[in-house]
Amino acid sequence: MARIDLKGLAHSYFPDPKTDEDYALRRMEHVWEDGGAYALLGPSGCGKTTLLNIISGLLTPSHGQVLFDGKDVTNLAPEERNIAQVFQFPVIYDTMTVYENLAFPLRNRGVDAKRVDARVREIAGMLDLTGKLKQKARGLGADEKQTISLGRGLVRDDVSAILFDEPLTVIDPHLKWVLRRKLKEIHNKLRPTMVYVTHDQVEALTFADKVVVMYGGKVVQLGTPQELFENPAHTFVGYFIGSPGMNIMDCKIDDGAAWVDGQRIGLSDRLLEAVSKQTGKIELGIRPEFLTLETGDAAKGSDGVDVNIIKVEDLGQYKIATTRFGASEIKVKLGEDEQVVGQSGVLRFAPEWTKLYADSQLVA
Ligand SMILES: Nc1ncnc2c1ncn2[C@@H]1O[C@H](COP(=O)(O)OP(=O)(O)OP(=O)(O)O)[C@@H](O)[C@H]1O
Repeated sequence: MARIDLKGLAHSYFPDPKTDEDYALRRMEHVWEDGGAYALLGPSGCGKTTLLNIISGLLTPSHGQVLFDGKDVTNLAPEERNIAQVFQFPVIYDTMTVYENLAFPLRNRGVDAKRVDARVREIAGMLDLTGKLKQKARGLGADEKQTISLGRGLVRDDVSAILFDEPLTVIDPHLKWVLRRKLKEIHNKLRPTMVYVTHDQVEALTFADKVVVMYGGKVVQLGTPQELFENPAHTFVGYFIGSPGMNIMDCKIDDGAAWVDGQRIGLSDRLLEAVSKQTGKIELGIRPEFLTLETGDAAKGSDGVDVNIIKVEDLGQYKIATTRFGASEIKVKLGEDEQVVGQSGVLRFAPEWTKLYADSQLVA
């Protein structure tokens, strides 16, 4: 498997791009480690497929290079890049058995029969296909066919990388959950370099060691699921990752604190110092998990932000309270046993988890 270097990569579908907006992929510089599991995550149109197609060789970038283990592959066709690909819809041979389908990528490269057999059985075992090896693919359902496609993508152990383009789209929700876990297990066991495109954060966060969050043709953050949760580098990451996402509000910095709709929110000295050097639009962000809502007697004399409580949703293992002050609507995650009394309360912001953003970028 290979390390992937993306050097000064950018792509425009226009012949003569002039502004940043003309680029589907804005200039990027990344090193993706050998054996890593990377998810490309972002909303429709953010450039995920464009980037994947450049890595696979379906598309030649307008600028920059793609290197596999230091070798420039930018101008090589997909079949010259030694990669495996799994697409949204099954790519299998209906007239072949499941075994023959799984064996195909190996036989095609002249791998000896003993090795083919061992590898097909190993992958079939991992994907729960062992009992179906002798069946013709024709009679199988869409889920099973796509599982075979995954198997065909995983069966070779000599590829530089395995590229997945939304591979679980056609799979039913329960099996999707199972296959996500299986892919993760397979990755832990075999350590191939995997690149996985998805617009589903749950899929990205379960599958990947590193998530590449894309927005408007740019990689706005590349980090572990924990880094994306704890320290979103961009307001989009805060908002897009998490359920519900980060609360983000316009704020002003004055008198040693942040002010949102006339209410004071304390900040650490480190953050105050860092924000004093910023000139852009300042926003304050905090995840619902890092807010405390006090109501009833507990709220009396409490030092925090006064809020109205709009609603409380009980989601089984936790509750989500929607609160409001001024123009800001703020969500708070509460424990399943936490009681909310009345329709007003006091919100406390944990200073260590209160973030500031200048023109959408994390400050400090
Ligand atoms: N062949 C093309 N010609 C012109 N513009 C294109 C082409 N393919 C994609 N684009 C544009 O490039 C941008 C990025 O598209 P891309 O398909 O890479 O995004 P995506 O994140 O994969 O979206 P989706 O999840 O909907 O597939 C979009 O604005 C899209 O309209």
